[in-house]
Amino acid sequence: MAIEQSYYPGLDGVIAAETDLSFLDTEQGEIVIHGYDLIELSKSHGYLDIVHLLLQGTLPTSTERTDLAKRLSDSYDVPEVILDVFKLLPASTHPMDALRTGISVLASYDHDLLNRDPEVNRERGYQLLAKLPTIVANSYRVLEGKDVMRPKESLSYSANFLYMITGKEPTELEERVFDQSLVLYSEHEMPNSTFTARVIASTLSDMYGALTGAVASLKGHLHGGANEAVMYMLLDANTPEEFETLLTNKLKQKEKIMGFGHRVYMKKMDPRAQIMKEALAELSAAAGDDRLLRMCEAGEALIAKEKGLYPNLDYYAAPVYWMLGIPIGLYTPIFLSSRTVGLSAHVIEQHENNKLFRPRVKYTGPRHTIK
Ligand SMILES: CC(=O)SCCNC(=O)CCNC(=O)[C@H](O)C(C)(C)COP(=O)(O)OP(=O)(O)OC[C@H]1O[C@@H](n2cnc3c(N)ncnc32)[C@H](O)[C@@H]1OP(=O)(O)O
Ligand SMILES: O=C([O-])CC(=O)C(=O)O
Repeated sequence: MAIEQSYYPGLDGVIAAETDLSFLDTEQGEIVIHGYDLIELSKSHGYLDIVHLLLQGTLPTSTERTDLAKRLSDSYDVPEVILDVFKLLPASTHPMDALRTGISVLASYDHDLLNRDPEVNRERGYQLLAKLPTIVANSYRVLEGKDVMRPKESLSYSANFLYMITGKEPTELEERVFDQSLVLYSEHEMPNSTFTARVIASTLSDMYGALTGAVASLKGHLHGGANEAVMYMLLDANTPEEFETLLTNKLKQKEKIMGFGHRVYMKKMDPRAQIMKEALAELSAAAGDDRLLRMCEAGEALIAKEKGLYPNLDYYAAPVYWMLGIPIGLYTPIFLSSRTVGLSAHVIEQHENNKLFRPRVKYTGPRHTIK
Protein backbone atom coordinates (compact mmCIF):
# COMPACT_ATOMS: atom_id res chain seq x y z
CA MET A 1 0.00 0.00 0.00
CA ALA A 2 1.32 3.50 -0.92
CA ILE A 3 2.42 5.57 2.09
CA GLU A 4 0.47 8.86 2.48
CA GLN A 5 3.02 11.65 1.90
CA SER A 6 2.84 15.43 1.82
CA TYR A 7 5.59 16.99 -0.23
CA TYR A 8 6.25 20.73 -0.55
CA PRO A 9 9.11 21.43 -3.01
CA GLY A 10 11.57 23.85 -1.44
CA LEU A 11 9.62 23.38 1.82
CA ASP A 12 7.40 26.19 0.51
CA GLY A 13 4.93 27.17 3.24
CA VAL A 14 6.22 24.55 5.69
CA ILE A 15 6.58 25.63 9.35
CA ALA A 16 10.11 24.54 10.31
CA ALA A 17 10.47 25.88 13.86
CA GLU A 18 8.82 27.64 16.75
CA THR A 19 10.48 30.97 17.47
CA ASP A 20 9.87 34.12 19.47
CA LEU A 21 12.47 36.02 17.45
CA SER A 22 10.68 37.10 14.27
CA PHE A 23 7.73 36.55 11.97
CA LEU A 24 6.76 37.90 8.53
CA ASP A 25 3.16 38.94 9.11
CA THR A 26 2.08 39.40 5.50
CA GLU A 27 -1.54 40.02 6.51
CA GLN A 28 -0.73 43.03 8.67
CA GLY A 29 2.28 43.96 6.54
CA GLU A 30 4.75 43.76 9.41
CA ILE A 31 8.15 42.18 9.89
CA VAL A 32 7.77 41.36 13.57
CA ILE A 33 11.06 41.36 15.47
CA HIS A 34 10.42 40.13 19.02
CA GLY A 35 7.18 42.13 19.06
CA TYR A 36 8.23 45.26 17.13
CA ASP A 37 7.85 46.06 13.43
CA LEU A 38 11.29 46.13 11.79
CA ILE A 39 10.24 48.89 9.38
CA GLU A 40 9.18 51.14 12.25
CA LEU A 41 12.36 50.25 14.13
CA SER A 42 14.46 51.16 11.08
CA LYS A 43 13.05 54.68 11.20
CA SER A 44 13.53 55.25 14.92
CA HIS A 45 16.21 52.90 16.22
CA GLY A 46 19.75 51.89 15.37
CA TYR A 47 21.49 48.58 14.76
CA LEU A 48 22.72 48.20 18.36
CA ASP A 49 19.12 48.53 19.57
CA ILE A 50 18.20 45.53 17.39
CA VAL A 51 21.20 43.63 18.72
CA HIS A 52 19.98 44.20 22.28
CA LEU A 53 16.40 43.31 21.32
CA LEU A 54 17.40 40.02 19.71
CA LEU A 55 20.01 38.94 22.24
CA GLN A 56 18.48 40.30 25.47
CA GLY A 57 14.79 40.41 24.55
CA THR A 58 14.25 44.15 25.14
CA LEU A 59 15.08 47.45 23.49
CA PRO A 60 17.98 48.94 25.47
CA THR A 61 17.88 51.87 27.85
CA SER A 62 20.45 54.52 26.99
CA THR A 63 22.84 53.11 29.63
CA GLU A 64 22.40 49.61 28.21
CA ARG A 65 23.09 50.94 24.68
CA THR A 66 26.29 52.65 25.86
CA ASP A 67 27.39 49.49 27.69
CA LEU A 68 26.68 47.40 24.59
CA ALA A 69 28.69 49.73 22.35
CA LYS A 70 31.62 49.48 24.80
CA ARG A 71 31.26 45.72 25.15
CA LEU A 72 31.56 45.40 21.35
CA SER A 73 34.32 47.94 20.79
CA ASP A 74 36.43 46.27 23.51
CA SER A 75 36.43 43.13 21.33
CA TYR A 76 36.91 44.55 17.80
CA ASP A 77 40.42 43.09 17.47
CA VAL A 78 40.77 39.64 15.91
CA PRO A 79 43.49 37.02 16.36
CA GLU A 80 46.38 38.08 14.08
CA VAL A 81 46.39 34.57 12.59
CA ILE A 82 43.12 35.36 10.76
CA LEU A 83 44.82 38.19 8.89
CA ASP A 84 47.80 35.90 8.22
CA VAL A 85 45.47 33.25 6.77
CA PHE A 86 43.91 35.89 4.47
CA LYS A 87 47.42 36.73 3.24
CA LEU A 88 47.89 33.08 2.22
CA LEU A 89 44.69 32.95 0.16
CA PRO A 90 44.75 33.48 -3.62
CA ALA A 91 43.76 37.07 -4.51
CA SER A 92 40.82 35.69 -6.50
CA THR A 93 39.15 34.38 -3.31
CA HIS A 94 35.61 35.71 -2.88
CA PRO A 95 35.30 37.74 0.36
CA MET A 96 32.39 35.47 1.39
CA ASP A 97 34.76 32.49 1.25
CA ALA A 98 37.38 34.45 3.19
CA LEU A 99 34.71 35.33 5.75
CA ARG A 100 33.70 31.67 6.07
CA THR A 101 37.36 30.82 6.64
CA GLY A 102 37.72 33.63 9.18
CA ILE A 103 34.77 32.36 11.22
CA SER A 104 36.24 28.84 11.14
CA VAL A 105 39.51 30.16 12.53
CA LEU A 106 37.65 31.96 15.34
CA ALA A 107 36.25 28.58 16.41
CA SER A 108 39.79 27.38 17.14
CA TYR A 109 40.18 30.18 19.71
CA ASP A 110 37.05 29.21 21.65
CA HIS A 111 38.19 26.82 24.35
CA ASP A 112 34.68 26.08 25.60
CA LEU A 113 33.20 24.91 22.27
CA LEU A 114 31.10 22.11 23.73
CA ASN A 115 29.35 24.50 26.13
CA ARG A 116 25.96 25.42 24.63
CA ASP A 117 24.66 27.22 27.71
CA PRO A 118 22.57 30.21 26.51
CA GLU A 119 24.81 32.72 28.34
CA VAL A 120 27.94 31.23 26.76
CA ASN A 121 26.30 31.18 23.32
CA ARG A 122 25.12 34.78 23.82
CA GLU A 123 28.68 35.88 24.63
CA ARG A 124 29.81 34.12 21.41
CA GLY A 125 27.19 36.11 19.53
CA TYR A 126 28.59 39.37 20.95
CA GLN A 127 32.15 38.33 20.14
CA LEU A 128 31.17 37.53 16.56
CA LEU A 129 29.32 40.83 16.20
CA ALA A 130 32.38 42.68 17.47
CA LYS A 131 34.86 40.88 15.26
CA LEU A 132 33.02 40.40 11.97
CA PRO A 133 33.36 44.02 10.77
CA THR A 134 37.14 43.72 11.30
CA ILE A 135 37.19 40.38 9.47
CA VAL A 136 34.92 41.53 6.62
CA ALA A 137 36.76 44.79 5.96
CA ASN A 138 40.20 43.25 6.18
CA SER A 139 39.43 40.14 4.15
CA TYR A 140 38.89 42.47 1.21
CA ARG A 141 41.81 44.75 2.01
CA VAL A 142 44.30 41.89 2.38
CA LEU A 143 43.07 40.12 -0.77
CA GLU A 144 43.49 43.42 -2.64
CA GLY A 145 47.05 43.76 -1.32
CA LYS A 146 46.13 46.75 0.85
CA ASP A 147 47.26 47.47 4.41
CA VAL A 148 45.27 46.02 7.31
CA MET A 149 42.84 48.58 8.74
CA ARG A 150 42.67 48.72 12.53
CA PRO A 151 39.33 49.57 14.16
CA LYS A 152 38.73 53.06 15.55
CA GLU A 153 37.04 52.68 18.90
CA SER A 154 36.06 56.35 19.07
CA LEU A 155 33.58 55.80 16.20
CA SER A 156 30.12 54.23 16.53
CA TYR A 157 29.75 50.56 15.57
CA SER A 158 28.44 51.37 12.09
CA ALA A 159 30.76 54.32 11.48
CA ASN A 160 33.75 52.16 12.40
CA PHE A 161 32.55 49.34 10.12
CA LEU A 162 32.22 51.73 7.18
CA TYR A 163 35.50 53.45 8.04
CA MET A 164 37.40 50.14 7.99
CA ILE A 165 35.89 49.34 4.58
CA THR A 166 36.39 52.67 2.83
CA GLY A 167 39.35 54.04 4.75
CA LYS A 168 37.61 57.33 5.53
CA GLU A 169 35.33 58.43 8.34
CA PRO A 170 31.74 58.57 7.07
CA THR A 171 29.56 61.67 7.04
CA GLU A 172 26.55 61.74 9.36
CA LEU A 173 24.28 60.80 6.42
CA GLU A 174 26.53 57.91 5.31
CA GLU A 175 26.71 56.55 8.86
CA ARG A 176 22.93 56.80 9.31
CA VAL A 177 22.12 55.08 6.00
CA PHE A 178 24.66 52.31 6.55
CA ASP A 179 23.34 51.70 10.07
CA GLN A 180 19.80 51.56 8.67
CA SER A 181 20.87 48.94 6.13
CA LEU A 182 22.28 46.84 8.99
CA VAL A 183 18.95 47.16 10.83
CA LEU A 184 17.07 45.98 7.74
CA TYR A 185 19.40 43.02 7.15
CA SER A 186 19.54 42.00 10.85
CA GLU A 187 16.83 39.32 11.03
CA HIS A 188 14.13 37.92 8.76
CA GLU A 189 12.42 34.83 10.20
CA MET A 190 13.38 31.61 8.33
CA PRO A 191 15.39 32.31 5.15
CA ASN A 192 17.60 29.56 3.76
CA SER A 193 20.68 30.73 5.73
CA THR A 194 18.85 30.78 9.09
CA PHE A 195 17.33 27.40 8.36
CA THR A 196 20.82 26.12 7.49
CA ALA A 197 22.20 27.47 10.78
CA ARG A 198 19.39 25.87 12.77
CA VAL A 199 19.76 22.54 10.96
CA ILE A 200 23.47 22.49 11.82
CA ALA A 201 22.85 23.61 15.42
CA SER A 202 20.22 20.87 15.80
CA THR A 203 22.95 18.20 15.75
CA LEU A 204 24.37 20.02 18.82
CA SER A 205 27.15 21.34 16.64
CA ASP A 206 28.54 24.73 17.66
CA MET A 207 27.70 28.31 16.74
CA TYR A 208 30.74 28.74 14.46
CA GLY A 209 29.75 25.66 12.44
CA ALA A 210 26.20 26.95 12.18
CA LEU A 211 27.45 30.34 11.00
CA THR A 212 29.91 28.99 8.43
CA GLY A 213 27.03 26.98 6.98
CA ALA A 214 24.94 30.14 6.92
CA VAL A 215 27.73 32.00 5.08
CA ALA A 216 27.75 29.33 2.37
CA SER A 217 23.98 29.52 2.09
CA LEU A 218 23.85 33.32 1.97
CA LYS A 219 26.52 33.49 -0.74
CA GLY A 220 24.18 32.04 -3.38
CA HIS A 221 22.62 34.48 -5.87
CA LEU A 222 19.09 33.31 -5.06
CA HIS A 223 19.71 34.54 -1.49
CA GLY A 224 22.16 37.15 -0.15
CA GLY A 225 24.44 37.01 -3.17
CA ALA A 226 21.69 38.81 -5.09
CA ASN A 227 22.90 42.18 -3.78
CA GLU A 228 26.24 41.94 -5.58
CA ALA A 229 24.55 40.44 -8.66
CA VAL A 230 22.18 43.45 -8.79
CA MET A 231 25.12 45.85 -8.78
CA TYR A 232 26.94 44.03 -11.59
CA MET A 233 23.69 44.17 -13.58
CA LEU A 234 23.32 47.92 -12.97
CA LEU A 235 26.92 48.49 -14.07
CA ASP A 236 26.12 46.85 -17.42
CA ALA A 237 23.95 49.87 -18.31
CA ASN A 238 24.49 53.62 -18.27
CA THR A 239 21.00 55.07 -18.53
CA PRO A 240 17.45 54.10 -17.50
CA GLU A 241 16.71 53.28 -21.16
CA GLU A 242 19.76 51.02 -21.47
CA PHE A 243 18.81 49.32 -18.22
CA GLU A 244 15.27 48.68 -19.50
CA THR A 245 16.72 47.14 -22.68
CA LEU A 246 19.06 44.95 -20.64
CA LEU A 247 16.20 43.70 -18.45
CA THR A 248 13.94 43.12 -21.43
CA ASN A 249 16.65 40.98 -23.03
CA LYS A 250 17.10 39.00 -19.83
CA LEU A 251 13.36 38.35 -19.66
CA LYS A 252 13.40 37.18 -23.29
CA GLN A 253 16.20 34.75 -22.39
CA LYS A 254 14.02 33.55 -19.45
CA GLU A 255 16.73 34.67 -17.03
CA LYS A 256 15.85 35.48 -13.44
CA ILE A 257 16.23 39.15 -12.62
CA MET A 258 18.33 39.57 -9.51
CA GLY A 259 16.76 41.68 -6.76
CA PHE A 260 13.18 40.81 -7.73
CA GLY A 261 10.79 38.31 -6.19
CA HIS A 262 10.75 36.73 -2.78
CA ARG A 263 9.40 33.47 -1.40
CA VAL A 264 7.19 35.33 1.09
CA TYR A 265 6.57 38.69 -0.64
CA MET A 266 6.29 37.41 -4.21
CA LYS A 267 3.33 39.60 -5.17
CA LYS A 268 4.38 42.86 -3.51
CA MET A 269 7.43 44.89 -2.69
CA ASP A 270 9.61 43.79 0.21
CA PRO A 271 8.91 46.61 2.72
CA ARG A 272 12.62 46.82 3.52
CA ALA A 273 13.34 47.68 -0.13
CA GLN A 274 11.17 50.80 0.13
CA ILE A 275 13.31 52.08 3.04
CA MET A 276 16.52 51.54 1.06
CA LYS A 277 14.92 53.21 -1.97
CA GLU A 278 14.30 56.30 0.17
CA ALA A 279 17.89 56.13 1.44
CA LEU A 280 19.11 55.95 -2.17
CA ALA A 281 17.10 59.08 -2.95
CA GLU A 282 18.73 60.86 0.01
CA LEU A 283 22.23 59.81 -1.02
CA SER A 284 21.49 60.79 -4.64
CA ALA A 285 20.32 64.25 -3.58
CA ALA A 286 23.41 64.73 -1.41
CA ALA A 287 25.69 63.65 -4.27
CA GLY A 288 23.77 65.66 -6.89
CA ASP A 289 23.64 62.47 -8.97
CA ASP A 290 20.41 60.49 -9.33
CA ARG A 291 21.40 58.29 -12.29
CA LEU A 292 21.36 55.01 -10.33
CA LEU A 293 18.07 55.93 -8.67
CA ARG A 294 16.45 56.65 -12.04
CA MET A 295 17.81 53.39 -13.48
CA CYS A 296 16.46 51.40 -10.52
CA GLU A 297 13.06 53.08 -10.74
CA ALA A 298 12.88 52.33 -14.47
CA GLY A 299 13.77 48.68 -13.77
CA GLU A 300 11.21 48.46 -10.97
CA ALA A 301 8.43 49.78 -13.23
CA LEU A 302 9.39 47.50 -16.12
CA ILE A 303 9.51 44.29 -14.06
CA ALA A 304 6.21 45.14 -12.36
CA LYS A 305 4.60 45.62 -15.79
CA GLU A 306 6.18 42.63 -17.53
CA LYS A 307 6.29 40.07 -14.72
CA GLY A 308 4.19 41.38 -11.82
CA LEU A 309 7.29 41.10 -9.64
CA TYR A 310 8.63 43.63 -7.14
CA PRO A 311 12.00 44.53 -5.62
CA ASN A 312 13.39 42.77 -2.58
CA LEU A 313 15.83 44.40 -0.14
CA ASP A 314 18.88 43.48 -2.23
CA TYR A 315 17.67 45.50 -5.23
CA TYR A 316 17.90 48.84 -3.44
CA ALA A 317 20.64 47.92 -0.92
CA ALA A 318 23.09 47.37 -3.81
CA PRO A 319 23.02 50.92 -5.25
CA VAL A 320 22.99 52.32 -1.71
CA TYR A 321 26.21 50.44 -0.96
CA TRP A 322 27.67 51.63 -4.28
CA MET A 323 26.96 55.23 -3.37
CA LEU A 324 28.57 54.66 0.04
CA GLY A 325 31.76 53.67 -1.78
CA ILE A 326 31.67 50.02 -0.69
CA PRO A 327 33.44 47.46 -2.95
CA ILE A 328 30.90 45.11 -4.56
CA GLY A 329 32.57 41.98 -3.17
CA LEU A 330 31.68 43.14 0.34
CA TYR A 331 27.93 43.58 -0.18
CA THR A 332 27.07 40.00 0.80
CA PRO A 333 29.64 39.79 3.64
CA ILE A 334 28.06 42.96 5.10
CA PHE A 335 24.64 41.27 4.87
CA LEU A 336 26.05 38.27 6.76
CA SER A 337 27.74 40.46 9.32
CA SER A 338 24.47 42.27 10.04
CA ARG A 339 22.52 38.97 10.07
CA THR A 340 24.96 37.52 12.64
CA VAL A 341 22.74 38.85 15.40
CA GLY A 342 19.69 37.05 14.01
CA LEU A 343 21.67 33.88 13.32
CA SER A 344 23.20 33.85 16.81
CA ALA A 345 19.77 34.33 18.40
CA HIS A 346 18.37 31.43 16.33
CA VAL A 347 21.27 29.15 17.30
CA ILE A 348 20.75 30.01 20.98
CA GLU A 349 17.03 29.28 20.62
CA GLN A 350 17.68 26.01 18.77
CA HIS A 351 20.14 24.83 21.42
CA GLU A 352 17.75 25.79 24.21
CA ASN A 353 14.85 23.77 22.82
CA ASN A 354 16.43 21.28 20.47
CA LYS A 355 14.92 18.71 18.17
CA LEU A 356 17.15 17.20 15.48
CA PHE A 357 16.10 18.20 11.94
CA ARG A 358 15.73 15.05 9.92
CA PRO A 359 13.00 15.16 7.26
CA ARG A 360 11.95 12.32 4.96
CA VAL A 361 11.87 12.01 1.15
CA LYS A 362 9.41 11.19 -1.56
CA TYR A 363 11.30 8.33 -3.19
CA THR A 364 11.18 8.33 -7.00
CA GLY A 365 13.85 5.70 -7.68
CA PRO A 366 13.47 2.03 -8.61
CA ARG A 367 12.92 -0.97 -6.30
CA HIS A 368 14.62 -4.25 -7.25
CA THR A 369 14.56 -7.71 -5.88
CA ILE A 370 17.94 -9.46 -5.66
CA LYS A 371 17.58 -12.84 -7.27
C1 LIG B 1 17.46 39.29 0.92
C2 LIG B 1 17.16 38.10 0.05
O1 LIG B 1 17.83 37.12 0.11
S1 LIG B 1 15.83 38.27 -0.97
C3 LIG B 1 16.07 37.13 -2.32
C4 LIG B 1 17.19 37.58 -3.21
N1 LIG B 1 17.23 36.78 -4.43
C5 LIG B 1 16.99 37.30 -5.64
O2 LIG B 1 16.74 38.49 -5.82
C6 LIG B 1 17.10 36.35 -6.81
C7 LIG B 1 15.95 36.52 -7.79
N2 LIG B 1 14.73 36.01 -7.24
C8 LIG B 1 14.41 34.69 -7.30
O3 LIG B 1 15.16 33.88 -7.87
C9 LIG B 1 13.15 34.20 -6.61
O4 LIG B 1 12.17 35.22 -6.60
C10 LIG B 1 13.42 33.72 -5.17
C11 LIG B 1 14.54 32.67 -5.17
C12 LIG B 1 13.85 34.86 -4.28
C13 LIG B 1 12.15 33.09 -4.59
O5 LIG B 1 11.95 31.92 -5.29
P1 LIG B 1 10.73 30.90 -5.13
O6 LIG B 1 9.86 31.26 -4.00
O7 LIG B 1 11.32 29.54 -5.11
O8 LIG B 1 9.90 31.12 -6.45
P2 LIG B 1 10.31 30.69 -7.93
O9 LIG B 1 11.75 30.93 -8.21
O10 LIG B 1 9.80 29.31 -8.17
O11 LIG B 1 9.46 31.75 -8.72
C14 LIG B 1 8.05 31.63 -8.99
C15 LIG B 1 7.80 32.13 -10.41
O12 LIG B 1 8.20 33.50 -10.51
C16 LIG B 1 9.28 33.65 -11.41
N3 LIG B 1 10.26 34.52 -10.80
C17 LIG B 1 10.50 34.65 -9.47
N4 LIG B 1 11.48 35.53 -9.28
C18 LIG B 1 11.86 35.95 -10.49
C19 LIG B 1 12.84 36.85 -10.93
N5 LIG B 1 13.62 37.48 -10.06
N6 LIG B 1 12.99 37.07 -12.25
C20 LIG B 1 12.19 36.43 -13.14
N7 LIG B 1 11.26 35.54 -12.78
C21 LIG B 1 11.09 35.31 -11.47
C22 LIG B 1 9.87 32.27 -11.59
O13 LIG B 1 10.51 32.10 -12.83
C23 LIG B 1 8.64 31.40 -11.45
O14 LIG B 1 7.93 31.44 -12.65
P3 LIG B 1 7.20 30.09 -13.20
O15 LIG B 1 6.19 29.75 -12.14
O16 LIG B 1 6.62 30.56 -14.48
O17 LIG B 1 8.28 29.08 -13.33
O1 LIG C 1 13.57 35.78 3.81
C1 LIG C 1 14.20 35.30 2.86
O2 LIG C 1 13.94 34.22 2.30
C2 LIG C 1 15.38 36.02 2.31
C3 LIG C 1 15.49 37.40 2.86
O3 LIG C 1 14.79 38.30 2.44
C4 LIG C 1 16.41 37.63 3.96
O4 LIG C 1 17.09 36.70 4.42
O5 LIG C 1 16.52 38.78 4.44
